[in-house]
Amino acid sequence: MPKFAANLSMMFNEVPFLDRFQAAADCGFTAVEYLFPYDHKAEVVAERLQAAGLVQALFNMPPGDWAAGERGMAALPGREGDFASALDTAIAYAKVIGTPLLHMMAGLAPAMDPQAIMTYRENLKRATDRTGEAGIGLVIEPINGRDMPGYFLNDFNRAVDFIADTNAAHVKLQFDVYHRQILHGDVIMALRQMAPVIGHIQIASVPNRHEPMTGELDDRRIFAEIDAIGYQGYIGCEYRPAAGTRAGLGWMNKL
Ligand SMILES: O=C(O)[C@@H](O)C(=O)CO
Ligand SMILES: [Mg+2]
Repeated sequence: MPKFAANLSMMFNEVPFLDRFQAAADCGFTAVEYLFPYDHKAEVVAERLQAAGLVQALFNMPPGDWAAGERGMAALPGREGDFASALDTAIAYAKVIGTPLLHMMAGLAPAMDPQAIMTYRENLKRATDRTGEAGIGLVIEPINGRDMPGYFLNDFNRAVDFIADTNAAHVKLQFDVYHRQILHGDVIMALRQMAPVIGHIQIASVPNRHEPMTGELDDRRIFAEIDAIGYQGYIGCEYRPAAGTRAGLGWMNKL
């Protein structure tokens, strides 16, 4: 039976961010993930996490100027200094909050541009070294171009190649089933083949990114496969509730 983490960036938006921890716990979640904690002091986020008795599963490194459209900086030539500062911030937060995994977003850059590729490799190396020293896992996530047009890391096999190049056991794939289905399909086979490098899994229905078991995929079958490949981590519920977070949680009780 999979273990689920509530994604507090998409779920429980009925209440302010800091109140979403208790809301998730009240609904039976034992773990949470979210995009960014950086609008709040790390100590305050840690306090809410602990008060709700929750485990932190993952959050992302600072992405640059999100409001201005930035979606990470790892593949952005000329932004190496900003990337390094973001990495420092993420590790400082990770230590206080206690996350086992940080997600490094690539940013918007042409996927085959040699400069972007070189920058991404160098920043991935830097992040690999720094997270390794800190004892934190690092994940990278291919994202589909419909949700994030122009995102550099838009191919699962390519992500696996980048991970292999790091030669570091703590660098892994964030396998978002929603993105996988939109980018390539063949979800079950990819789970099997990529199992050794999967560090985190997320789920949502396709194509509307709502509750699992409401889209085109057989999510029950996918959860069975996730168990079968021996995945022990959390599955992040990274979906937009169709009609209220609490009202939409029935899918979990059907498992
Ligand atoms: O799938 C997603 O969108 C997220 O996991 C993420 O980290 C970037 O938005
Ligand atoms: Mg995701």
